[in-house]
Amino acid sequence: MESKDNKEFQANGALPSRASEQYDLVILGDGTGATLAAWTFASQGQRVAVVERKYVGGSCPNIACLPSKNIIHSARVSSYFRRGSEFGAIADRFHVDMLAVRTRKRTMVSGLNDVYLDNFKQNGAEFILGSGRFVGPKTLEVALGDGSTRRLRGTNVIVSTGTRSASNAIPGLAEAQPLTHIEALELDAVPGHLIVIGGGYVGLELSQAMRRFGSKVTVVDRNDRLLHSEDDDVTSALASLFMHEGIDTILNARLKHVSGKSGTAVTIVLEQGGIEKTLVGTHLLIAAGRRPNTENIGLETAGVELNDRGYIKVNERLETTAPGIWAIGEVAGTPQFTHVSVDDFRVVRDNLEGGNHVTTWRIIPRTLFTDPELARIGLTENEAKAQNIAYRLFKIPMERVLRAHTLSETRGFLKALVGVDNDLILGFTAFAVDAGEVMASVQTAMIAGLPYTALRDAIWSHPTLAEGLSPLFSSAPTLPTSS
Ligand SMILES: Cc1cc2nc3c(=O)[nH]c(=O)nc-3n(C[C@H](O)[C@H](O)[C@H](O)COP(=O)(O)OP(=O)(O)OC[C@H]3O[C@@H](n4cnc5c(N)ncnc54)[C@H](O)[C@@H]3O)c2cc1C
Ligand SMILES: NC(=O)c1ccc[n+]([C@@H]2O[C@H](COP(=O)([O-])OP(=O)(O)OC[C@H]3O[C@@H](n4cnc5c(N)ncnc54)[C@H](O)[C@@H]3O)[C@@H](O)[C@H]2O)c1
Repeated sequence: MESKDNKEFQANGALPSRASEQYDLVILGDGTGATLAAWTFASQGQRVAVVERKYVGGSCPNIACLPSKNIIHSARVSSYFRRGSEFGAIADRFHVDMLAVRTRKRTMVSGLNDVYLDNFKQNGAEFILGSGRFVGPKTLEVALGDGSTRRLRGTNVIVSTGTRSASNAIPGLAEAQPLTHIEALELDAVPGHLIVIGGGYVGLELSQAMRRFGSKVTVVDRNDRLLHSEDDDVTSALASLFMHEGIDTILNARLKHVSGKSGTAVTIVLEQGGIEKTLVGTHLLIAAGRRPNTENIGLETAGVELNDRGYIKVNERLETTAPGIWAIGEVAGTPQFTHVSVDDFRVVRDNLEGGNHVTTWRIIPRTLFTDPELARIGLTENEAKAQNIAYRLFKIPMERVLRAHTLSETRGFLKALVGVDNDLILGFTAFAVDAGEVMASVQTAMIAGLPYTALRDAIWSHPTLAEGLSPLFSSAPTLPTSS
């Protein structure tokens, strides 16, 4: 259904100045939670428009989670090929074809795009491909590809413009045209030597994948450990994994300058422990964190304030400082995971429907898709100690899990923090093959408020990885002291 204003626009080619098309809900940026909001409210008969400059469905299905996990899976297959003789499957002339790797990924992405566009059509939400910015309270101007503009006003507006790869102010870095995850997921050849700046989620997942395709890889991080905020046993396990895979890591590094161009030859000069080092590679990937997409979109014109980190200031109901304007996902400072953007949608949906849903006290699981994976939910030991929370620690090596033996992947461990005054599970971490799937069982128990003994005494299907929860919770707990 089109408004009178919209018809006017189509007939004249341009809107009369200040005329706005009126919607119940206008969304700027098609992030995951925002997409769900569009489909949900449109399917209820509301007039909804989504303004998105490039990616139907936002980053996750196009340039982030799903394409990266697709490529990571191809890398896992490569790793199995390399280990073929161990499994009795000999591939004499094995080689990696990055064009085929990329084609598989692109096919998945374009298939998902079709599904998303079809959902827009089915639900009646309007998907507008263009760049949006606020020109007044609850009013956006959209620059369309053909050079024309539209002006949209929403009774409610949701901002979900996400974040982008942060670029550090290191001399020569911009000129070196480093890859971000976007270009790294589009490579058509295996890099000779990939230097990765940043040992966080993006850096670790892509480093291992590229190494498994056959690239030499060096990860450089400014901290003293990879994924530095995790517990010591986790960071040690990651360090061993990377060493075993043949990935070099340079920690405590201070980047001084970069020269050359990623894709041909690139040189990095860094300082480590007072000693200057030079690193030469063929490609450079920057994976040094994220920056919010809050600049140049007229937020100030709409009365939407930012916090001191440049993210949109929201309350626990995800309301911004401007009445009727909400924010969802990473741009709102939400933990940077798709499933949390999804939960932001639930919060805003319920509040728009008159409820009072807040973001506080969410238990957020996370999975790092290295192989083995790192999955965790609830408290880490570091967090429990910092908060002076006493706990019983249950921990077993993956050698205790029979399924791991059948897979020839016994690296890692399972560990759980359980209260001392009750049997509730406070936190769970698995560094294990397919750890994310095992975590889901523990998460369910935590949501249900089940005692750990329920997992200990469950009859698990044999041999599954979840079966490992029985030996985990049957092991003798230790009582680490809080610091
Ligand atoms: C490489 C990588 C891998 C990841 N893997 C995982 C994973 O496995 N699991 C997980 O849970 N999370 C993962 N994440 C994080 C996850 O991608 C995000 O948390 C998730 O996509 C949620 O983002 P969002 O909803 O905040 O917004 P996004 O999905 O980033 O959407 C924001 C959208 O706004 C658009 N936009 C911005 N400005 C404008 C404008 N002015 N006009 C119009 N449109 C605009 C952008 O084009 C973009 O499409 C990964 C991230 C990266 C970088
Ligand atoms: N599997 C997943 O769920 C998944 C995968 C990828 C990304 N993500 C999300 O996206 C977020 C962003 O990922 P990311 O890896 O870009 O950021 P990150 O914050 O996870 O890691 C960035 C790393 O770069 C390092 N760094 C920053 N500047 C540096 C410098 N100048 N020199 C050396 N090292 C430097 C930091 O110390 C840090 O270790 C993650 O935190 C996560 O929430 C999730």
